[in-house]
Amino acid sequence: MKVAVYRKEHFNAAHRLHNPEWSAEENERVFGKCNNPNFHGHNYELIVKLLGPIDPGTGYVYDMKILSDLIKTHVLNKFDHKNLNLDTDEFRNLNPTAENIAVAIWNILRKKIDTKYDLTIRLYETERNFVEYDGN
Ligand SMILES: Nc1nc2c(c(=O)[nH]1)N=C([C@H](O)[C@H](O)COP(=O)(O)OP(=O)(O)OP(=O)(O)O)CN2
Repeated sequence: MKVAVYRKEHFNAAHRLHNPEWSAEENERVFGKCNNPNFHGHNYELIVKLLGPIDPGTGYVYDMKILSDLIKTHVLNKFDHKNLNLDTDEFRNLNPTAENIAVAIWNILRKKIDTKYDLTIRLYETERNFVEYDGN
């Protein structure tokens, strides 16, 4: 039997969607206002899902306090109130789309959480735009 636990967090960050191999016109055509050279911000909502067995001792799948601390230490401290393009190693040479941010967060947390738990990252870039990544 497996049960899913979820932790919801949020962070604010600035970014610019841009492909340096394309012309300015092509970038503007593809990314529109998200290509603004002066960057723009989003209030990201992050949902981390862990799927695993209930520990018979604690009754927990995973201690949410520990999960919260892991996210704060390894994800929020890295991305919150940052310019993703300029301030982070992850996106210095990678377009900080919602998809790429979700994969980056999954890669960070996967190293910190036992593989007996399936990990899924859902990331809301706006209220209506969101992505999900589970390592597949
Ligand atoms: N596949 C992706 N498509 C888009 C991404 C992305 O990361 N992956 N990102 C963007 C923009 O950065 C941004 O999310 C779009 O903002 P906006 O158009 O303002 O979206 P809203 O949901 O706030 O507004 P609507 O008017 O409801 O669209 C674009 N595409």
